[in-house]
Amino acid sequence: MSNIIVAKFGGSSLADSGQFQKVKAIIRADERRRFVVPSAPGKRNKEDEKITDLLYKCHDYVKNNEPIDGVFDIIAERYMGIVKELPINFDIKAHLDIVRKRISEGASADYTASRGEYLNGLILASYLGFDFVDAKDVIFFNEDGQLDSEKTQEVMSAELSKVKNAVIPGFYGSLPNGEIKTFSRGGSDITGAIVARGIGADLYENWTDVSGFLMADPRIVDEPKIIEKITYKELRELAYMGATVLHEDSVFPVRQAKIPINIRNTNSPADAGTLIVSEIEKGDNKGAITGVAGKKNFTVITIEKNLMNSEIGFGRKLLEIFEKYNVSFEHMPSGIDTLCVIAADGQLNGNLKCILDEINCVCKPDNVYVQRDLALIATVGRGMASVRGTAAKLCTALAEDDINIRMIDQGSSEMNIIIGVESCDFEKSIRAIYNKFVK
Ligand SMILES: Nc1ncnc2c1ncn2[C@@H]1O[C@H](COP(=O)(O)OP(=O)(O)O)[C@@H](O)[C@H]1O
Ligand SMILES: N[C@@H](CC(=O)OP(=O)(O)O)C(=O)O
Repeated sequence: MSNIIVAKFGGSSLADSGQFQKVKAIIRADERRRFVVPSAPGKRNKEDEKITDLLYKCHDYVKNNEPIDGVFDIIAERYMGIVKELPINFDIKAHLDIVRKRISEGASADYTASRGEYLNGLILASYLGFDFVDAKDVIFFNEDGQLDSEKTQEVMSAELSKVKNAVIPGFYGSLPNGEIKTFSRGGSDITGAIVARGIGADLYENWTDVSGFLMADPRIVDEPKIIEKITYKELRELAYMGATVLHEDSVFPVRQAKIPINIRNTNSPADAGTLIVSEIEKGDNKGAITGVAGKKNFTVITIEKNLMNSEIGFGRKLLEIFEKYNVSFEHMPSGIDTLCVIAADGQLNGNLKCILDEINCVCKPDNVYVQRDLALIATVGRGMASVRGTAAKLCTALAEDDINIRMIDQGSSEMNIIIGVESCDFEKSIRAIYNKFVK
């Protein structure tokens, strides 16, 4: 046992000086919390803007040859306000000036966005009296932008073992040429997991603004129940399908090392939160679901062709077209003479017309239809496996609320049933499933 806890604090936990004080009290309460990963300041209220969003805005302004001063002043005031209200003597203005200059001179989007975490990390390190370890020196990507896990593990482990306590800003690392590269949005969760693995922590705490992983999105279902324990596998399914409390990729580094993740609430630190582990002993949860999550904005491309089933290589030819346009597809339900490809609108990236033209030219189908505005919903639970009637219960829940199911897909693990519904039925469907299985 290393007796080390890595604590990641999300943007909501570090949105203002009052939140910084809560974070310090949490760190002080347990001396095993030696490594801290902060996000950039998040929203202080519903109408507020995240610093990361403001930084991306600055980058867009520079691209359009517009001055950034108006937006950057808001960013600078947020940081200066935090420093002013904390008992520290830290010259954040000097750092802000450097960042403002580099962004104005056309720094990359990744550099620009990463400064949210960088500046917050500097302030937090000063406030906690911890060393500051720049993520660019311990997290590495290779040339094609993938995380270089081996190098990261080697350097992170060596560097962190030299210090007693440290703050490592979340969300970014560096490319082989030294340039800054960020993870995708919400990626500070991944940094926390990488740091936990790097130092061989006993526990990765992920502090946010809810008292754990909830069985459904609290913005859709009123006061959903908290999941006390969940497996990495279930969590990944739910996180991937829109339960944004934890980035879906943050599971990999800790799962390998069997480091549990504990989701906790900075605003209610006495709550136990949710524990994410590799396996949970079989209990009496047969038929129960662990959670439900979903995402909107998918497109279905349906291809019809007589005798498609006997045309060897049809699927390959079709998928090569998606590969050519760099589209990662989500699902591919099929019938005898039909095949549907479901992809997120963001993946299609304005290439839909070219993809359709190529399908017509290469696959020579009888018909191709496009349906937009599909939402996908995942109902996940290790308790669902081998329990008869689960899919029927799910379909009944939706039928009772007059919701049409456009697609249904069950993974072979029987741990996850995905349904597709019209986007306008999205929230209603989540509530119907939650009410049927949980209430
Ligand atoms: N299943 C879920 N459980 C908990 N929170 C969820 C879930 N689905 C969506 N959320 C939302 O995720 C938010 C926390 O994630 P995020 O805003 O990224 O926090 P942070 O700023 O701490 O990283 C919650 O406030 C909640 O609105
Ligand atoms: N600040 C980044 C990274 C991040 O993880 O933030 P948060 O922990 O507040 O979700 C973002 O907004 O994407």
